[in-house]
Amino acid sequence: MAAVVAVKQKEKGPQCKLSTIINGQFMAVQMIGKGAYGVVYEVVRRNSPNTRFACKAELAIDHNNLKTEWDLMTLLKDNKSKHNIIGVELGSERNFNYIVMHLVGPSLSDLRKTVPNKTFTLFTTAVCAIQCFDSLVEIQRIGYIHRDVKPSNFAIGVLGSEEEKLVYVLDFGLCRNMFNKQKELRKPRMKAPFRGTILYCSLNIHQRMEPGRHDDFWSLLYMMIEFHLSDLPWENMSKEDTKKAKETKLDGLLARCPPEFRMIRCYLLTLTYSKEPDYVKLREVLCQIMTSKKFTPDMPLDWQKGGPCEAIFKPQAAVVKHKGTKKKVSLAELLDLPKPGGKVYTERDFPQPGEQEPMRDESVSKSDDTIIEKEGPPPAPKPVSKPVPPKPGVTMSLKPQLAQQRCSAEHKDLSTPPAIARSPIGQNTTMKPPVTAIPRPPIEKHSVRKAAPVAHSPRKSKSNTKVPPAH
Ligand SMILES: Nc1ncnc2c1ncn2[C@@H]1O[C@H](COP(=O)(O)OP(=O)(O)OP(=O)(O)O)[C@@H](O)[C@H]1O
Repeated sequence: MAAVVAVKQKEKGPQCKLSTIINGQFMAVQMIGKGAYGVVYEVVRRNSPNTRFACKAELAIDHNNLKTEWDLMTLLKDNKSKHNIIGVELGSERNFNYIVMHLVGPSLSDLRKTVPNKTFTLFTTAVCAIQCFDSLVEIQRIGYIHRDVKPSNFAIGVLGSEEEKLVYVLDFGLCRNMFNKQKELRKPRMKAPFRGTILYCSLNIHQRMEPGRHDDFWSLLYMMIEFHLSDLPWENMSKEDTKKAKETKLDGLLARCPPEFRMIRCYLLTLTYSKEPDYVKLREVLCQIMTSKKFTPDMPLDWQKGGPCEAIFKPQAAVVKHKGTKKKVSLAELLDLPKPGGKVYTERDFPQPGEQEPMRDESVSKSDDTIIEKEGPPPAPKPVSKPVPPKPGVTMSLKPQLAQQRCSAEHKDLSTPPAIARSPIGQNTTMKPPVTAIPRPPIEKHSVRKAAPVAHSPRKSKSNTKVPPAH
């Protein structure tokens, strides 16, 4: 096995020495990013080095979370999803599990932070919102909720390619199946462990209510506000302060947004865990942002040629050959806007906050633990090849020690009742299960899954603290 490339991570923190051949076939050429639990590399196939893919790798000591991701990617593909990244290979190598998948472009988070004032035009905001919504509906239609909806979990296709208009959804690490084997909606737990990213999670999640389909859309609404107005005011606040700010500042924020944003908020307030969202209605309101302003799908997005930020973004398609859609991507088809003359919603069509209290779901499950255990991490990892310590010079930069911490934290989570994960993190970190004993970076900007957060920090300081999947 040849050690090939050595790319060093520029920033301080977790060492990310990279020089690896994956399954004898793929060669890592550079690190794209680092999440709370894994690393994503750009890789090439050795026998056709001109075509690039992405490879997401996680330590195999933990349960094989990537298998869950893979299964969802496959399911979505079988269901003809338009916004799903195509998986190429799931495997295990040395001490890590990996997925090789089609390479996409920058995330919506990276894009927004790059444009002036860190805001998208309303046209780009609306186009992204509709596509993000559609991608979440695709996931919900196959029975799952995403639970970690945030701009860094959506990406466009490679810049300069046909897919630069297409939004992909990433990272199914926190997805949860909403239905049992009898295809019935699972009973909500009385108190659900915190899972998600503080900056974008709904108030229901702050209150430890069972995450439902509507919670994915609350996060989408926060994303839209951020796209339109720039950073959310609760960025970098503590979890408690974030909750308060979401309660007190939302009215003020929405007052500066188009009326459709407020209609979505009012509609979401009427939903509960067990109530299926009216997807058609929600989509119509989103599309109305476009139609009311006479936006048309032939307009350029902020990063496209002819768009307001054209000069900032370098097309990559010519230099990075990647596997992707061969055919033309039509924004008109993707958006499928309602024909003129259809229903026009006004704010009066929706009960105002306070006018209608959401119904509480009554039939909660009496036991938190039952569901957590059932849903807990899949059985012990079954790496294709037995994990062995990485050889010098052939290293994926995931630290076994960290993974052990994460592993023990997961077990702890399963054996103890859900507790509040007290972390010194800001809001951008995805929250995982309770992790009291595990050292964390002061401001973790990743999603949190079930396991303890690993001690590495993101490639760039992200404001999206994830909490590990509490399932
Ligand atoms: N197929 C892909 N092609 C190109 N870039 C990708 C691909 N998949 C993921 N990425 C990028 O890799 C980075 C890390 O992704 P990952 O989902 O592991 O972590 P994250 O979402 O950033 O953090 P967290 O784990 O906390 O949610 C992100 O910037 C994402 O845009």
